[in-house]
Amino acid sequence: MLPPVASERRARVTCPTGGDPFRHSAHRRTVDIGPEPSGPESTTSGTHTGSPRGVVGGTGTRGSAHDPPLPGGRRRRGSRRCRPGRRPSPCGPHRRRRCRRVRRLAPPRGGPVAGRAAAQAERRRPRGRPAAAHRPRRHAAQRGPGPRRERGDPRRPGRRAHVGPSRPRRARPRRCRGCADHRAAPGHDLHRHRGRPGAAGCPPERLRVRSHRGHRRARARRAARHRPRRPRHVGARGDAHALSRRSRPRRQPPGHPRQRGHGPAFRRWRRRPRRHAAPPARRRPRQRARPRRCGVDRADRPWRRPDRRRPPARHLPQRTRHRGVVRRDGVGHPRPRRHRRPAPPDPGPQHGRGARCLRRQRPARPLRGALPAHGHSGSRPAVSTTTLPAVVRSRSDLASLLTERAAGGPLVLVPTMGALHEGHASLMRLARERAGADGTVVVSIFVNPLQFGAGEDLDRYPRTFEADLELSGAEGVDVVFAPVVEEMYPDGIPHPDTASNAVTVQPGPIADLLEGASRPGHFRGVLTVVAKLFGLVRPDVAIFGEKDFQQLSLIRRMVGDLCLGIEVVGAETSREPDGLARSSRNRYLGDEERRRAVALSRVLYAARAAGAAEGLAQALAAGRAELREAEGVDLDYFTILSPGLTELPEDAAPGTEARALIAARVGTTRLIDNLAITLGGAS
Ligand SMILES: Nc1ncnc2c1ncn2[C@@H]1O[C@H](COP(=O)(O)OP(=O)(O)OP(=O)(O)O)[C@@H](O)[C@H]1O
Ligand SMILES: CC(C)(CO)[C@@H](O)C(=O)[O-]
Ligand code: BAL
Repeated sequence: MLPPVASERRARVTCPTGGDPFRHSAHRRTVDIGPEPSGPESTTSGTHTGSPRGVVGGTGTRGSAHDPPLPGGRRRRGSRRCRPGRRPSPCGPHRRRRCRRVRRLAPPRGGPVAGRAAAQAERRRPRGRPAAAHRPRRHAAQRGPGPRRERGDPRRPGRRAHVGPSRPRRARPRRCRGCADHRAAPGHDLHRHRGRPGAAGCPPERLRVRSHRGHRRARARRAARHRPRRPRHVGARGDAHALSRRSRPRRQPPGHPRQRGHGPAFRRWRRRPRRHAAPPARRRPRQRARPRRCGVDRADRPWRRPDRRRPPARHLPQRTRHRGVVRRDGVGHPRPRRHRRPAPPDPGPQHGRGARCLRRQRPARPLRGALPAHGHSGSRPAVSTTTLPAVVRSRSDLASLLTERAAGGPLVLVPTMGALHEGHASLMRLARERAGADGTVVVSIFVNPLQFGAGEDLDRYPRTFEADLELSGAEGVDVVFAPVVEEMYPDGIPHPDTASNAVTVQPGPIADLLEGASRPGHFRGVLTVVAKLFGLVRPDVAIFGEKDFQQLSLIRRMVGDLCLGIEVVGAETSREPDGLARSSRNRYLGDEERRRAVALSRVLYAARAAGAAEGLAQALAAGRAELREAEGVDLDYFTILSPGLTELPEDAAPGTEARALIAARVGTTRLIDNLAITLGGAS
């Protein structure tokens, strides 16, 4: 009888034939060797060559290389298996496993199974088969499906309990023709394919989901089919369990729709249909929110997690990793093969070599809010094709895209805050012109929080990204760089009132005038973000509108004073037919406000006319007169300065260049405008 096991210990047992134990995995076995021997033969290396309790090496019925040869030079059965230097068996690991020469049965644990479980087990037990309590226990080290009762019975000392099977060796299971992978899939598949005829040990191609341990297991499964089914909650050793769907392995056997009572264990708690909660306003206390819809498990999709967290990025299809990035065909991040669309028809010559490689084509949707084309019924949008620019969301993607761009022509940047309109389109056209056929036009769309003061319209600033893309594409833009705030301010937005070590651009005193007087800190925000954009895009040319004249002046100053080596181009203000300067904020205006807003441009044009005829003083007077006529316009400033935004002498000479600037609130909308004046008068 085996002594009681106080603690278990695992050790590596060398092949008793003396072969190199690491040469062949079959020679390296981990077996339980029972309690730590206290005597001097105890080994800390875990290598047993003797025969301590429960471990016997090399003296089994199978013989070994050390056994004397049989008559006729024959060896005992099994001795060839561990011969050092022998080539690995072609049949794979299930054959090598037969080299296990050192075995020990687990000591019997406790008494017979008691109570209800025992009664159930007894009822389920097929006739003719000994009850579990009366069968010898299988040991973990005794892998393989063969019936173990012949292997040794501790209660029958006549049997050799500690050695390998004494039964005659069975005929080897028939090998699959074809490759070694054509074997029965383990675990979960067993339930699904129970009762289905299949080639012995060689299930159909679609069932090959994981490698497995070989034919012996397949044989065991076939045997298991004829056993009465065990309730799932009674976990019996040797019975197949559902594959875990939690962590590894993450590969899902294909085609396993969940059936009631057959789903993996972790989902059972969710069997009751979930009630969808009402909208938040009508939700009762403690009623849960409507569950977020998840995709279903499919072989080609990432697995849903039980807690509905987003699957890790490495399990997502590549296309969803960088959200929002429209990748170019070919270079950089090619679309995974199964998601590739057929190549669009060659758009023909566009705006040059660089443009063609950076842009994609797709049918255009009508612009948001755009009126239907003249004569169009409006029921069906006219189908047009617009070449969309590449959209880049991250600094790194921008860097790689621009590195790959066709060298040659200049790189021209148009910084914007989006909600693009015809004023921006005029800038893009100019940019395309400056870039030429070989150059690249980049439009940035970023609503920069740093240039908005407290209480300003940062949150309600119009955002119309889809329409912006269409417009950019129509104007021949190659790349739209539309970063998120974290991409531009990874350490947080460095507002003056927040503690931050970030370096920002401090504009000179001109930033305290006009717009700066009404919006303290505004130009620090503008110059900081423009400097960042310059650093990221590294343009040769940057185009800004004259509509934001003070901004244009300060950017010119920054580029000059900080030697940034970028050509800053000012584009003339684009206006509505009635003279109102186009602006993203015009969208805020109601009809009446829109009508009143024209007053700003009227003041400027009146000043220009008077200044050109009579000089500075008359220009100012004419403008003020016009303002008095205007209704519902809350003036912020109206002034005439030099183009450098310095004061002009009252008796400025005829021919002096000047700038009339105005800012006013119409309703809640703050609008700005300006106009160039060449002073005239008596000389
Ligand atoms: N009507 C216009 N004509 C020419 N350039 C313009 C016009 N409107 C804006 N721009 C220029 O486009 C660039 C981006 O401006 P932005 O995105 O702020 O648009 P916006 O119309 O000026 O918006 P906002 O209403 O905030 O002033 C700036 O250089 C700006 O001067
Ligand atoms: C230059 C700018 C893009 C910086 O955010 C913005 O001030 C604008 O659109 O004028
Ligand atoms: N185009 C001006 C940007 C602003 O008003 O913030």
